[in-house]
Amino acid sequence: MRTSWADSVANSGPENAASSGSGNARPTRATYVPPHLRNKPPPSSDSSSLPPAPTPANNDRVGYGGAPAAAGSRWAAVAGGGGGTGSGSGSRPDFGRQGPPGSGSRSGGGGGGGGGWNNRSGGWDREPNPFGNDDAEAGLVEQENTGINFDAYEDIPVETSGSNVPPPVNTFAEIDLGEAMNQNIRRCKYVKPTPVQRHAIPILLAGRDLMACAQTGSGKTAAFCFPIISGIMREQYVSRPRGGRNAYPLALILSPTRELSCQIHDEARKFSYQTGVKVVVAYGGAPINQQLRELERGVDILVATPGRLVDLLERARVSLQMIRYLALDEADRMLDMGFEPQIRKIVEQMDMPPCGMRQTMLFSATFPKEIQRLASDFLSNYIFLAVGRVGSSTDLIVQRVEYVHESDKRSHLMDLLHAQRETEVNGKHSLTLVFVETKKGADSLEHWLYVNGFPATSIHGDRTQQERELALRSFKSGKTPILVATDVAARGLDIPHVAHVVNFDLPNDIDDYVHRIGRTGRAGKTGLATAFFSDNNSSLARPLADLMQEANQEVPAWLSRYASKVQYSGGKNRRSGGRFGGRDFRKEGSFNRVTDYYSGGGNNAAGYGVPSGYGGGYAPGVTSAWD
Ligand SMILES: Nc1ncnc2c1ncn2[C@@H]1O[C@H](COP(=O)(O)OP(=O)(O)OP(=O)(O)O)[C@@H](O)[C@H]1O
Repeated sequence: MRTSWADSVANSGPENAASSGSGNARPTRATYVPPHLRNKPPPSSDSSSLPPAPTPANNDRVGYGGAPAAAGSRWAAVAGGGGGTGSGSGSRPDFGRQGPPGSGSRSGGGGGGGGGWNNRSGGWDREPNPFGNDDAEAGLVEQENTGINFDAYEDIPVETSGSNVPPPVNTFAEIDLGEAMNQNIRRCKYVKPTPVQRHAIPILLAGRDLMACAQTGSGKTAAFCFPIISGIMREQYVSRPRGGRNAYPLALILSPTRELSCQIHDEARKFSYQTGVKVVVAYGGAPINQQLRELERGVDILVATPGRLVDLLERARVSLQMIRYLALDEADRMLDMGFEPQIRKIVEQMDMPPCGMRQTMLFSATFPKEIQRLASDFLSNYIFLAVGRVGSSTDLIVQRVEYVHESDKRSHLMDLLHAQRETEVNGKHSLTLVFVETKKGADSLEHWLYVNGFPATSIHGDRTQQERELALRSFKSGKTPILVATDVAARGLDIPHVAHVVNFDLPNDIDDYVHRIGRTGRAGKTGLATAFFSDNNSSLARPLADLMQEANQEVPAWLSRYASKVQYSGGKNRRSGGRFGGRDFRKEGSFNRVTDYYSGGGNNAAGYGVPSGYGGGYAPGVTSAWD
């Protein structure tokens, strides 16, 4: 069972979804559309109202020039073209590569088949159904409603800065993404856009560059995927260079881990199902030949980890010269010391169009100021968007911190796991993710849990990719409901039913803590995060206490005392936001925020109820851990 934000929306049946501009009726099945005509408006439509392809400076086109109705009908025809084939996924051959274990929905990535690499779509009629189920195709699957409180997100404060910020939308209907995508949104059971989607999608559809900072689990993936897919669909048939073995993607999505790249690929394939937009993933640790074959079959959106992409670029098997959209997920991680050289190489030293000539979007839940500064090299006249993780939404993750001596951590963990077992209903295991600092530590804790009768597995960078995927699959399925992990699993992974995140070893960086605990409490669900604090973590005391306080969590008195004793020594725990994961570094000194409360739909200068702004109220001369 997978739940989503949509679950919480009262009466979230198809009739509500119909408000997204499509009506209840399924699109009529249209005839086969040859590749060269795909994504072109049907001859009958008025091409003069076709929106232009996104251009960086074109920001007056929110909701596609305010002509959603016309555009909607235009794209319905395109959607219909694909609609004729979707329900047959079960019997359709899978033309894709043999996916690695557990990549069920990925293994059909080559479904487009044929048509060469300059062909955008390559045969919708053979595209495997990424929803993996024919009922989903018909929109008939009843999703379990777990009573998620979607409305808890209504009053999340939002800060935007930059010039001419396009206004947010409240519904998917206001942003015409085309009928094929609307149908996929319904298949995903997304009824309303999440806060970050409400703001980011119109900004991106207007062709603007964006640096977006929004809480973990709040739907950032769709926020950048929807505009990219829609943009590619809306462009006239783009002719790409012919000959050679190079693939010429139009969009590049980079992410820091293999698992996250696979996840984004899976999501993007759902969002682009039957749109004719082809998504391919390339990541290290998996045979490159399969990925090369995939690329040869054609690619519009390439999702990749930086290392493997550099390899492909150096082999001259991928050219970035046609890139129109560049997205960095977990952008702060992508631009920190570990990845920055590779990212600079990819973005600045190969053949990618320079900033201003492409649309660049950076997303993360955290955005330290120094990383923002670096990131601004890649952006042109960008908008900064911060979606707060305050009030009710942060309450979704209950944070606990316990003082535990290093030598007592294991028995403490065992107590927690025993207690958790007792609360489980009908023998159903909820999932527990245990973060440790080192790979060795992960191996040894997994082994110890195993010999003590706890079904555990582990994931870390020394494991082969096959082992990593196996571990993740075993965890997701509940076969081993305890996953011991290093930070390789800290970012981006969207695993349903993670009820508890245990920071067995706390990270050194408070931002890493934010991402780790964000593996629970996602998409409107509640979660629990327990941290074992020891003397080794003294530098984290203050940022942790501040973070918990901001999130309305109970801060233990001992932690406050600890925090007040420890002189903050700078280092990594500087963050650019207090209540937000980030604040626009361009606004230093002049805090001129615009706050939007969704319920009102407009701007509201009431502020956040934060007495001292983002700095956390430190005494003069004391370096703030947050800014
Ligand atoms: N509009 C929506 N309605 C319902 N569910 C949604 C919506 N948008 C996204 N979701 C679901 O919310 C979950 C979290 O989304 P996603 O993984 O994109 O979060 P994220 O913001 O990228 O998190 P992280 O910062 O951890 O990477 C996913 O399961 C996704 O399917």
